Amino acid sequence: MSDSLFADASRRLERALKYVSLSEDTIERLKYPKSSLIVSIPVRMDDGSLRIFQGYRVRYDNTRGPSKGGVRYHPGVSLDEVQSLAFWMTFKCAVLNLPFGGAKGGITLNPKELSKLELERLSRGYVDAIADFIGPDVDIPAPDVYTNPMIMGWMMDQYNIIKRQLSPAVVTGKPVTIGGSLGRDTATAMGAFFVVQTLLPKFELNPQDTTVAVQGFGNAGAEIAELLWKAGYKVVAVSDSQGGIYAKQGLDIPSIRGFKDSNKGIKAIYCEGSVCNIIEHEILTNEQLLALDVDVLVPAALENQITEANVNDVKAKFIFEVANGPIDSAADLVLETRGIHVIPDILVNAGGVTVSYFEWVQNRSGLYWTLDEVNQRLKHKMVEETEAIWKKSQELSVSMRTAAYVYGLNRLGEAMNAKGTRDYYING
Ligand SMILES: NC(=O)C1=CN([C@@H]2O[C@H](COP(=O)(O)OP(=O)(O)OC[C@H]3O[C@@H](n4cnc5c(N)ncnc54)[C@H](O)[C@@H]3O)[C@@H](O)[C@H]2O)C=CC1
Ligand SMILES: O=C(O)CCC(=O)C(=O)O
Repeated sequence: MSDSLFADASRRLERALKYVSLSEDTIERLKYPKSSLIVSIPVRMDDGSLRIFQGYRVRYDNTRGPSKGGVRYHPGVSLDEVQSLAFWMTFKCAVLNLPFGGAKGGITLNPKELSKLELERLSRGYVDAIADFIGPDVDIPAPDVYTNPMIMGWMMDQYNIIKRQLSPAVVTGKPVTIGGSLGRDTATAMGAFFVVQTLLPKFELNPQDTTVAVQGFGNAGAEIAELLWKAGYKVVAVSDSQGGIYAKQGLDIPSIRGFKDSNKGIKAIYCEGSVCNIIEHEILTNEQLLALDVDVLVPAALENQITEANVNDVKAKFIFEVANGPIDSAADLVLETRGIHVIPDILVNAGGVTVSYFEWVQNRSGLYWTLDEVNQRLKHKMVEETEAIWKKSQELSVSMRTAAYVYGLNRLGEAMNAKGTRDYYING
């Protein structure tokens, strides 16, 4: 892929446009982010030196409500990436019918190189820099790659210090003890699990006969691997940034998770109580994992993992995109021609933002829900929207991705129309 991630992401929109009747104005407005902020964040390091980090917050669209989206800490973060992620958030929130627009943030760094105190100073510095850009009715950050509830707690606290008021709803994905929602930590994977459970039976695939490979073993990847394992699917391969493991007979996901939590790496182990043994397995690269002959492939790491360069190696029958943007637009067309079913990110991973919405509602009402209530509501939303997009894809004879964009576009178009022409902007 030679052009920008955003140019590539926009192609998905172009493919869906011929199935909707939107005004030229609406289409034009959806091609550009509403606003983008680039900030420099000075951080006093533990050794006394000063380092400046580059951060971003892009608000793509807020027609349907305050903009919403996570914050990523990763060496690959750039304006192009954050803008693409904010674009996907816009469609994701519309697809799930959440009263939010789309945004995303990020800081370019390797968080593994910072101490906990340095990370806290960085996170508070980021909020200092973007405080006028966010707010419970304006734009609401949340976790994404290499950020977590602890970091969200610092961000909320810093915002409250700046504004001199308690505003828990300014950030979601916080620790439960300071207003986080039960179930937000597992929500992305749980949402994806409901999508899998809704769609696979339509192809007469049952868990016992279905093999799965999962790329990425973080918040989303490890949890979906475990949910699928618990439901009886045979999870034969998992990986993280260091590479992966494969065992034909299936992996014991809780044992592997337990090992990763204490040793920061993945090992093919099976534990019974405190006794753990290494099982027969192969070591895989991430490239090899993507090419495994499995029924279901779950990319749950980063963008552009399946491109023109490796798309012909993919042998899976179904790909559930838990990561944002793991397949580029050229590879998408090849997969479609080859009859491989791709279930898109803007539906599959929407469980995270859906429970973020529940957290925001709970913060604003002051009434907190049980885990069971959260998961029941999540299930209802995920199943309802999955069925609707499935129906749309059948009606139009298009891929699930195009159907999801059509669905989101119609909701965005309706909301833009309902707000009027806004010609006063054009006329000055
Ligand atoms: N956390 C959330 O609520 C949501 C996350 N997502 C998406 O899910 C994906 C994963 O996010 P999280 O699990 O939250 O992040 P995380 O930071 O918890 O985990 C990321 C995982 O990916 C692995 N990884 C990093 N680079 C890799 C590579 N090149 N190859 C294979 N594995 C690699 C890491 O080792 C780690 O296991 C991202 O695309 C994110 O945008 C989507 C919706 C919500
Ligand atoms: O929970 C949220 O608000 C956003 C999660 C997110 O960043 C995503 O869905 O990609």
